[in-house]
Amino acid sequence: MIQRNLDGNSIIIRLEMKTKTINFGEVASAISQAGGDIVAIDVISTNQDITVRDLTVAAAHADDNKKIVEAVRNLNGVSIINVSDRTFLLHLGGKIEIAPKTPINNREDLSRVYTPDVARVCNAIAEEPQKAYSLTIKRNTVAVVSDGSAVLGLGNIGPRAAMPVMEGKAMLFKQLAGVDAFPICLETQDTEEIIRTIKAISPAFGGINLEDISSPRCFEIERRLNEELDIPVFHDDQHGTAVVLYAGLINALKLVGKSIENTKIVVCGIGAAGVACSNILLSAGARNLIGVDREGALVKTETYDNPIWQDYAGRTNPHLQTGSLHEVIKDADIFIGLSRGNLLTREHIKTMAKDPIVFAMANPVPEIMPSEVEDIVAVMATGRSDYPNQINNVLCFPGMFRAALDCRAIEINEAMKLAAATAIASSISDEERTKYYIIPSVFNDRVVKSIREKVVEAALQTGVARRVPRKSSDISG
Ligand SMILES: NC(=O)C1=CN([C@@H]2O[C@H](COP(=O)(O)OP(=O)(O)OC[C@H]3O[C@@H](n4cnc5c(N)ncnc54)[C@H](O)[C@@H]3O)[C@@H](O)[C@H]2O)C=CC1
Ligand SMILES: CC(=O)C(=O)O
Ligand SMILES: [Mg+2]
Repeated sequence: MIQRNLDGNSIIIRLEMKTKTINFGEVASAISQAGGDIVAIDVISTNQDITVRDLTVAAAHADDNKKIVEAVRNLNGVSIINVSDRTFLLHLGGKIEIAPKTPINNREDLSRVYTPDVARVCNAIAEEPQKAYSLTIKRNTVAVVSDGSAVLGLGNIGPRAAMPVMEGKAMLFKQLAGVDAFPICLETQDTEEIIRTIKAISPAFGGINLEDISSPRCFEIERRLNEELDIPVFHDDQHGTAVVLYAGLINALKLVGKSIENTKIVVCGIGAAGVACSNILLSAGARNLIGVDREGALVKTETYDNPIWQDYAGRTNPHLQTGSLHEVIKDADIFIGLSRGNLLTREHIKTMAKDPIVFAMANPVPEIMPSEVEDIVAVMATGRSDYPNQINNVLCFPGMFRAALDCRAIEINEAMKLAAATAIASSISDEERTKYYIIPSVFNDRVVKSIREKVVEAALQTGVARRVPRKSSDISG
């Protein structure tokens, strides 16, 4: 099943047609032959000889856009005035803004929000620093911090190029959970400098969401910040992904009637997400889990420069399997991809055990596209929003931080992560569960509420909450 990605791969072509030379049917057929679907037509102006139209055209793949434009350009009697990419249009000037909660209409307002009256509020916080939670944005604000070193699966593209992703995360925090999130991309990839900088900016924030920081530095950065700050620090690519992956797997295993203890699991890409996903599966009972990175399966008989891999190899791969991904995937019940796109073919999936579960989660291009294998897998999931079963940390981080902020948790611990996974998995009922529906949609409004409720409960039970929040229906912070 190929899906048209109306948001990701659509363009608007403004064209001028000489109506005596060409008719619209010819234009439509050229677009269709080049791989495009016309999803909207707007007539901009028209007279007896010439008509100007905006055609919104969706393609299955972004690469087709060029072909479509060329096909239209080659038509006799058509000239292209402009081509706009809807995704770029949406990013013009950035995707978020800061807006005041109250207007400043007169001098009295001015002296309250600003000097001189604001000084009384400042002094109150100076006397009692915890008042920052009630008198500033701290209680509802999270910093989304990246150094641009592992942005999606695009690699080390730097802090400026990372900003669109962080702005997107900030939008999702606000829309889904009412959390104010601020994107911060740092011009440094030095572990100590990142730690120092985040600590220095932390007074304004109620939590820190680390994003797209490559491994192994991300482990040390998160560990140290958790030790040294009294607000929750959560590396989304590790724990957000692990929570959602586990939720999806709970439901996928129910569908195929297998138990996690008795399955062979291959995790490809032992970086930030791969390590955390493996950890959550091991704590859920997985016994035969094999990690694979660029040089093949990680095995404890080898010596690795990366201490994280050494530790990982010591805890996994009990049958000491060696070899490439293509070798170890044989007979696997579950494949979990957190590496990069296009590493597998249909032939590799055919070597897996009966009813294979394939979670190809590299972004933006998965390890294998669903369209290549959906007829031979029991369950297929990707990190993308244009296919069914989107396993993406966006299902976790809004609700997780909503909960952590509301109960003023000092950290986000394992119990809170497991609670979030269970909340996500159980938002799909037994009757609703199918191979195309193992994980709820981001737009399912029960998800954030349910995560919030279960995670607050877990935080209170494990003693990391500093406050009992109001009811779950109140997500105002
Ligand atoms: N769906 C989701 O929610 C999420 C998806 N991801 C995706 O997972 C991937 C990894 O992300 P991170 O763990 O943050 O990055 P990372 O840089 O920490 O880890 C990537 C790992 O993949 C390995 N790798 C690269 N090419 C490989 C190959 N050909 N064979 C085997 N291993 C290979 C690297 O050596 C590295 O260990 C990215 O594509 C990212 O977009 C990450 C987080 C969330
Ligand atoms: C989804 C996400 O956080 C990533 O691909 O990095
Ligand atoms: Mg990420």
